[in-house]
Amino acid sequence: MATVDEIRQAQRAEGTATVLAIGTANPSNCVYQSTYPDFLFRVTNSEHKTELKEKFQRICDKTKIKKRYMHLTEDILKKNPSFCEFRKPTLDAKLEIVIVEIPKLGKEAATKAIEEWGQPKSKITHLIFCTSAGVDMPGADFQLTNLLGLSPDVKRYMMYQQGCYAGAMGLRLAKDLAENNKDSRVLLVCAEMRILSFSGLSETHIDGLVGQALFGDGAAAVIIGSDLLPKVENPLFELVWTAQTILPDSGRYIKGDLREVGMILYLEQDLPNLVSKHIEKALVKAFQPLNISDYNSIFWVAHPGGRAILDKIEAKLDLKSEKLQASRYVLSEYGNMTGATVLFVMDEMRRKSKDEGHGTTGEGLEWGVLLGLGPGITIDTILLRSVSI
Ligand SMILES: CC(=O)CC(=O)SCCNC(=O)CCNC(=O)[C@H](O)C(C)(C)COP(=O)(O)OP(=O)(O)OC[C@H]1O[C@@H](n2cnc3c(N)ncnc32)[C@H](O)[C@@H]1OP(=O)(O)O
Repeated sequence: MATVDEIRQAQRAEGTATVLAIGTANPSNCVYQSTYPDFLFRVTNSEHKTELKEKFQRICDKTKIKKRYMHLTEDILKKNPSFCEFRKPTLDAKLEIVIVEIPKLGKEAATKAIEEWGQPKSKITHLIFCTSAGVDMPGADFQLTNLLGLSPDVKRYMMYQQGCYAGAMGLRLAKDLAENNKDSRVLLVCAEMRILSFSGLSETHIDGLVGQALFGDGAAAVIIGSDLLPKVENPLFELVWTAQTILPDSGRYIKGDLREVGMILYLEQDLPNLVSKHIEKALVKAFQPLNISDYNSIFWVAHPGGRAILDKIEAKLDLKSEKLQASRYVLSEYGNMTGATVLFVMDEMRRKSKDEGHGTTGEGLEWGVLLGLGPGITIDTILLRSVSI
């Protein structure tokens, strides 16, 4: 008769959780930052607020975002004029949109990831769905299972309202699942749309204006597993070690209140300084066991919360300008897509490494860090190991 320990051991995987495929998707409506102040102030009937518009223009210019993708088109705004007023009760109408659109955008990204993985979707054993756009029962995980035609027996985890650390948190959970469940294959999907926080403009809520300049829509999907099928499954990055921490006295720095008006976002101006002040502590925990203290010797997959956050991290750690290039590229091409963003950066890292002829998926380096950052302030750290290309 088998012992409890033997039964437990038989359920565990042997190897390290590994990223096997990544897919991304965005709505087709592309919005250029250079014309966004004109657009936003026109559709919200705010043209007369000239000082506010000038301030918004200054903020937009300083984001270093070139373009973003948004489900909300002028047509949709015309059908929902109250979205363009400041703090009107719009939650019901906004939820009606995201509850349908979020699983659909997630499906697009997941389909690409499954295609890259090249295995039948019946082999997906676990689904983690993260979004800060909406709440519903059954949730977006249930809708996506049906849309994708996954097995009804897939084990689902629905993570709502994690904000921007959702991508990193999802990878952390996927690692725990993949390493603790033999032969499991985990599909992680982060799909985000900034509809809940869209609002008319007011001088009384400038951090809301910062949000209007930063956020975009996008979805990313990642497949994670341990004990790869040799010559069938292709590794991209190993998820070696994970951690999460709450920065001291940080509760008010990134905050979202879900109310009848939608999601009211609060972003403290001093946020980039607080993050940079504590960043090294998170890195030391990850890299001390490897005797690595030169953070220019690793590759970086950092959530680009905003240009100033990247600048402050770069300055604090004395990083060479190319180190955060994948993060800056994603910020510039897509804006801040909340939890999905860091997964876009991981996708960009492996793509860029291949295109530039590096020997590994991490710009030719072996070790790297994936950094998530979100409400709390919460920081998620993942120690990544690249693979040979
Ligand atoms: C949602 C999640 O879970 C996780 C997230 O990622 S949350 C998003 C996190 N990101 C941020 O909070 C943005 C970080 N900030 C930045 O990247 C930059 O500050 C920025 C691009 C917004 C502006 O660039 P900057 O170099 O700081 O320019 P700066 O001239 O100081 O600011 C421009 C204007 O915005 C104002 N401003 C900047 N940040 C502000 C804030 N958080 N709240 C209110 N006003 C702000 C400044 O006062 C300034 O106003 P004036 O021009 O009238 O003086």
